[in-house]
Amino acid sequence: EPQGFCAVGYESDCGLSSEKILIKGGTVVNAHRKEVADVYIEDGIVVSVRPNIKVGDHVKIIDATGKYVMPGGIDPHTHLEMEFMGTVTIDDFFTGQAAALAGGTTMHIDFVIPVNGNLSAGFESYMNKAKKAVMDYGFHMAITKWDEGVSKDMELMVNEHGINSFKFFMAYKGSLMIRDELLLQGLQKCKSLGAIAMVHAENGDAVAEGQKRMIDLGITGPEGHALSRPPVLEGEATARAIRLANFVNTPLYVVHVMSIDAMEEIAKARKAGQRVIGEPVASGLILDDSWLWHPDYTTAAKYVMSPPIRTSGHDKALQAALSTGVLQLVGTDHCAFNSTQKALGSEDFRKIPNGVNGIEERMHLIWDKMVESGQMTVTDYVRVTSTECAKVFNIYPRKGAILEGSDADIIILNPNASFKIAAASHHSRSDTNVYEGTKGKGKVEVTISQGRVVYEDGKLKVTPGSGRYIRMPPFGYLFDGIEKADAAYFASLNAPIQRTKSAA
Ligand SMILES: NC(=O)NCCC(=O)O
Ligand SMILES: [Zn+2]
Ligand SMILES: [Zn+2]
Repeated sequence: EPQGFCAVGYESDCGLSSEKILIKGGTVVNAHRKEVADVYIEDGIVVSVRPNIKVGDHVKIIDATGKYVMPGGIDPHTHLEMEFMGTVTIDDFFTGQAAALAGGTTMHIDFVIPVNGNLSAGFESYMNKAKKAVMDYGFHMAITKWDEGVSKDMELMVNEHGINSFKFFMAYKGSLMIRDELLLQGLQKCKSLGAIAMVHAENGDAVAEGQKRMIDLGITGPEGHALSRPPVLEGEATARAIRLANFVNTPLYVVHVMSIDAMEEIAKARKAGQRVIGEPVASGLILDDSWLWHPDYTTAAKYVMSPPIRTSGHDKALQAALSTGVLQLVGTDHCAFNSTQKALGSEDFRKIPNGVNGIEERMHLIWDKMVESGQMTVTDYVRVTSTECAKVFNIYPRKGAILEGSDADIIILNPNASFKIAAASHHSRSDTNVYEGTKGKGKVEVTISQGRVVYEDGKLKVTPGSGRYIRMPPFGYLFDGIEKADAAYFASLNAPIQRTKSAA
């Protein structure tokens, strides 16, 4: 394991830090405002946020003068210990979450994959994986097939297990992919449950055709992955999902928006008043696809994810969309595989496990690329990395804010310090990092999770099993007033017409 870990059984070395903390003199940043103030934390909760707080003894004092005190990041899109493409992602709920905390993220929402299509079995399996959790987490649920049992189980997930979002894969033909008929049923079911419908929007049939085209042309390397599934296939599926959600009149959340094509469909829908959320991910905002043409296979293969990282230009357009609110919150789609696992596709790009890292790097990359560059304000940074996620998934202001009564999940970022990304020093188990060598301004120096200092002076102090499952209630803000639109729609039908029987 990387240095600086405390695992269960060594609490004495970890010395779970005092539960009373005073953060002094920092600039406290929430999505709605920033202010120079102190923050007093006790028993895992924010007790007060105001200047010049006086405290007694046995309180850990952290001087945050000249630094930003912000809600810990919430990553809406991760895949820890996920069975995928013949292997299992290399980071589990211990290493993936340790990486998150070291990078300033204090909660993530992972995707439960049903077991043979069974949602309950999937939920149980993921609760098991999460036994080693070191920070708070929630679950989305993937829907990979449809029948009455799945429909019933969705009710169970929402009403019993605190899941309020379901993901439909429109790609990965032959494995996770579902077709429009199922998608339509799923959208209607999500609406009835007050659950967010999420889509991986690529046309899976066309992708399969595109892959065959590349193989027939003898293009078997990682570059074939990008060439086989161009932005037009992401744009088509995004538009289709948006229109079906419109037809059902239910909110839609498009995950990992990777292209201008998809982003513009979302922009058009939102301009027309449709409730669509667009989630870019760190890789699509920061990288371009030139790496896939790298002569070294290991280097090229680590950049294979779906939808693919696009040609230069899409990243800048996605940044602009994020800074202007066209896209609303940033995820990572952390789905890491090491170089041995990526080698599964060394003869055929279709076998390269899809996914990249990001759970540790997101907060630093977005700060440097968006705030340091002047594209985004510090309050908007908090909105897109934490608050919006908490609001969409209906756990605000418990999460995503530094307000009295909020959970004490807090980071202290020093804008004058810098970061450097390297596999040699990151906390993921992977031996590669798609941001290898990246440097930037802004450094998370302290991470507080559940009211405890878990990262300070470059050292993690985490305890497996201390993570909590956060239940996310249905009918979040995206559902407010949706029934009024339904009523207006039915009224507009001006039907059925009561016809007199024509005299035959
Ligand atoms: N995105 C990716 O390449 N892997 C993770 C699974 C998914 O989100 O499609
Ligand atoms: Zn996906
Ligand atoms: Zn994903």
